[in-house]
Amino acid sequence: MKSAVVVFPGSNCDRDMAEALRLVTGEAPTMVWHRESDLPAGLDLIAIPGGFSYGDYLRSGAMAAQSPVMRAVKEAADRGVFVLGVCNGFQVLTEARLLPGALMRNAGIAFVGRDVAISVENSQSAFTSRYAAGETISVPVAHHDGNFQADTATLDRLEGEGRVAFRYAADVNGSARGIAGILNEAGNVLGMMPHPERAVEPAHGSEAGRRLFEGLLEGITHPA
Ligand SMILES: NC(=O)CC[C@H](N)C(=O)O
Repeated sequence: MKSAVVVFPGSNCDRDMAEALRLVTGEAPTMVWHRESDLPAGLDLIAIPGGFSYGDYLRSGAMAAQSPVMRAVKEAADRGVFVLGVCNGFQVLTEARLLPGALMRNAGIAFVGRDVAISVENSQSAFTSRYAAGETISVPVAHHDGNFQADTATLDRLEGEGRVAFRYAADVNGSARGIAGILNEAGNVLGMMPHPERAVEPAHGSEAGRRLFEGLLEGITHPA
């Protein structure tokens, strides 16, 4: 599987993401600096990692969404390339309008950093095919702007189209309907606040995130 990890000034989970991809796919991803306007040819997956791009100034992800590389990411997504945005990556994808809604300040104002239980709401996507629908998994979160909000029509549409991929088992940050991760209409773009790349080996305490990368690898090698 050919993958790339986009790096912004302030990204701090880019290495974790690269390591998870290398571990699961056996191939190291290409690290792509955000000022590039082109991505490597033939990519299967683009990962937008967590962190504090541009120091979270203005709004989390708002400045990164304007980086030259994001135009290439959008073009690739339109062609069906898989795009995974985790935490700050999810914030960047909403700011770039590849995903609907917005990630607001956590309802409790404080930064939340701990393992949380999330349920897999849709196991039909390539990202979630290795999970059972309704399964609860443990994955860490680390954010202050994880409070997913959208208007009622958008939330209803996300639910109705099976685009809520993950939901918090108990409230973590005030997110509307407990939404922890969503898919785009075509199902090839996933944004999620919990960090699957931090749950891929025994030392992490949970290996639940590993199956997300395994599902992608399988989906790419054996497309449905
Ligand atoms: N770990 C992260 O990606 C942090 C995301 C974001 N900057 C926040 O704190 O909300």
